[in-house]
Amino acid sequence: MKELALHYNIPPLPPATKLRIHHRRTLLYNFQSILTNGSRRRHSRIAMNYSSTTTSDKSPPPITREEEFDDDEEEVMWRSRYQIRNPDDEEYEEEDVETSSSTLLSLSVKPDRNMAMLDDYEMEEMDYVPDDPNHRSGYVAVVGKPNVGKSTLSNQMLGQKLSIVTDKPQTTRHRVLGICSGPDFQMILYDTPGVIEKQMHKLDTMMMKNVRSAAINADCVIVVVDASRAPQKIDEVLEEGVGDLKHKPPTLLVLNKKDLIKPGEIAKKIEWYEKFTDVDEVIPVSAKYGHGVEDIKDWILSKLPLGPAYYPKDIASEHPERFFVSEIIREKIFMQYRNEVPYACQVNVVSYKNRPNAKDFIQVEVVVEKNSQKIILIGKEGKALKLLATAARLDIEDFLQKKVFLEIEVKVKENWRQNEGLLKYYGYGGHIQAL
Ligand SMILES: Nc1nc2c(ncn2[C@@H]2O[C@H](COP(=O)(O)OP(=O)(O)OP(=O)(O)O)[C@@H](O)[C@H]2O)c(=O)[nH]1
Repeated sequence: MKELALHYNIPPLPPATKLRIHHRRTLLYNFQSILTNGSRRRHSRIAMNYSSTTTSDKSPPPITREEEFDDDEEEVMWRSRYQIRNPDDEEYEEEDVETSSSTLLSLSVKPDRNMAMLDDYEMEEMDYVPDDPNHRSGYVAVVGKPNVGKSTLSNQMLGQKLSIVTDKPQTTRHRVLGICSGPDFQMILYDTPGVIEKQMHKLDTMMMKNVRSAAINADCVIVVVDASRAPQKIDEVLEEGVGDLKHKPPTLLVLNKKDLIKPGEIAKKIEWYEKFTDVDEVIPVSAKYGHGVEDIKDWILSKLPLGPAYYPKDIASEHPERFFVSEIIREKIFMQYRNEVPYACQVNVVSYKNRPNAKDFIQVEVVVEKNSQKIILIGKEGKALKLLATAARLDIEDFLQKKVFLEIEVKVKENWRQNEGLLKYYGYGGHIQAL
C-alpha cells in the first residue's frame, strides 16, 4: 500500500483509510461482477485522486436489538425511521466492516495517463499492449438542457444503467462518470446535469459548475437536443459547457427522440442545426430505443486521441457503490412523489456495512427542507416511505447483485439547497465520499 501511495503521489494514509481503500477495491470487483459476465479478477487499480481529508461519521446511533423488534409503530413513526428487513436477518455487529466515514474522491481531476506510473501488474490489469499504436482513449462530456435524454443516451452507450432516468426535468444532479471500453479504445463519459437558465438555488449554481468542469476535461463534447421540440439555439448550453475554452473541443449535436417525429421533419431539423449552430456534425438518434447510438460511438472514436487506457478495461465507473445506492433511491422518489417534493430531497448513504456472511446493511437519510415535505414522504402510518424503501431495495439488490437491508430515515434541514457548506458535504462541490 505504501508503494501505491508513492505511485499516485498521495500522502501516506492512516491505517483506517487503507482498510477503506482495500474495501473500495472490493466495490470495484462488484461492478465487475455486474458488467463482465461474472468473471471477477483478483485485483484492480485504484484510479482516483484521494484528498487527505476525512469526513466525520454523521450516521445516527446504531439500532439496538430492542428497537429492531419494536412493535410500536407510533413510536417508530415519531422517529420517522422505517426498517425494511426480513425476519431472518442476522445480527451484524460482529462481522461489520464499517465504512461510514470516508475519504473524499475528487471528480474533477483526470488520472495521469503516464503509463510509467503503473507497475507491471497494473499494466496487465489494464490489458495494456505497449506497442498498440492504434489504441484510443479520452473523455467525453454529454451536455444539454434538462430532459432531452442525456442520461438515456449515456446509459445506452455504456450498455448499462448508471445514470437514473425519469420523465421529470433536472433529475441528474452530479456528473456521472461511466467508462466504456473495447479492445482498442476507452471512452470515459461524463453525464452532466441539464443546463438551466434560472438558477434558483445555490444547488443549481453548483450543478452548473460541475457541467463546466466536465467539459474542461473533455476531448470531445456531445450536445443533446430534443428533436420533438422546435429547434433552439444551443448557445447557453455551449456557454455553460464549453465556456470560453481557448481550444474548443470537437462538438457533435445529437438530435435525440427522433422516434417522436416524422422522417421528413428530421432532415429539416438537421439542416436547421447545421446552419444555426456552431457544431462539427449533427446525428439523429433515438436513445430510448438505441437507434443511431453506434454512429455516435464511431464519431467519438474518430475524435479521441491516440493513447493507452486510463482505467482497467473491466471497470464501469469511478463512483463507489454508495453513490449508485443514493441515486437509485432518488429515482424512486421522483417516480413516487409529485411536484416539488422530489426536488427538495437529498439522499445520503450515512452508513454502508459490508457483511460477508449476511446482507449488506445500508443506512440512508433523506433530507428535506420542510416538515410538510417530511410528512408527505412518510405518508399515513409510514406507508409511503415503506413503499419507497421496498421499491428502492429491489432495484439496489438488482444493481449490486446481492441482498441488502435498507433503512431509511427522513430528516429536515431547512434550506439545504441554499447552504453551500452542506452542498459541498453532499458532494456538489466536485468531491464525493469515496466509500
Ligand atoms: N420517446 C423518447 N423518449 C426519450 C428518448 N430518450 C430519452 N427519452 C425520455 O426522456 C425523458 C428524460 O430522459 P433523461 O435521460 O432523464 O434526460 P436528461 O437529459 O438526462 O434529463 P435531466 O436529468 O433533466 O438532465 C425520459 O422520460 C426518457 O425516457 C428517446 O429517444 N425517445
